[in-house]
Amino acid sequence: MTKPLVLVTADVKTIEGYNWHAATSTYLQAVLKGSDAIPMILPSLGADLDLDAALDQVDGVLATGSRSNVNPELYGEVPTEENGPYDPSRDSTTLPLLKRAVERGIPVFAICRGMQELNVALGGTLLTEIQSLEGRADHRAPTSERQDERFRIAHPVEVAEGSCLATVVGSEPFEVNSLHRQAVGRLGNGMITEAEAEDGTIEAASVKDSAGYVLATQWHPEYWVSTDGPSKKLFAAFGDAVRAYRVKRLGL
Ligand SMILES: N[C@@H](CCC(=O)NCCCC(=O)O)C(=O)O
Repeated sequence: MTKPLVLVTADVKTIEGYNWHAATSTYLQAVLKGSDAIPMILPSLGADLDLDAALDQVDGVLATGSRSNVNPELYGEVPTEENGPYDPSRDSTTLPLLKRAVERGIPVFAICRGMQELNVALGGTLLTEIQSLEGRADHRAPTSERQDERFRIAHPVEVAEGSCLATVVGSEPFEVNSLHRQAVGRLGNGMITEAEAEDGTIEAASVKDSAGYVLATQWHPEYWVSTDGPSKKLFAAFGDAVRAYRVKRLGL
């Protein structure tokens, strides 16, 4: 069977005076090597994109992390300078993309910003600057020039009993990395908690009774996919889901 195709979301960045639609190599390598699928960056062209036409031709969607934040206006709050930076082109592409993929039963794996986008796309809200909230830990990346240090393992997560996540990685607590200032506030329609940090931060979610595979993590399994057990299992499970979807999509 030919390899499944997975859309990977893109940030819009201005480099040397041009707008680039970009995804970091860690996500692309994780799809390629961790899921044994072919990653294809979907440019964040917003309403100009026929999302259904794109989704007709692929077997899964990976929504990546990003330092930018989902615009608070999209969940009824007010954007502020300090809560930026924002990426409106990405918001206008990824939110409808994720909602449509879930509706169509196309496998979705949403990571960090991707999890936040999925939650907002399904009508949920986000907490912002959680490190300043009473009772919340600091979930931001360690300050370092070295990526391995920024993505180092940071804290344990508790896996929800009987969750999709538990079927993938088991139900014992395990350690994850942490590079975020925001978190899920009110869960979107059908969203259910799959794992939590000790301070109550929702660390993984899925969509109840979804037509297809949907798993979202606040941490970054792509970064240590070649060495970390739970990360390997998460991308392997996504690979199984996109292969099964391809068989169905192509009537193989
Ligand atoms: N901006 C949001 C989402 C966090 C996220 O996706 N982090 C990945 C950033 C990778 C890096 O810092 O290099 C938030 O802060 O919650």
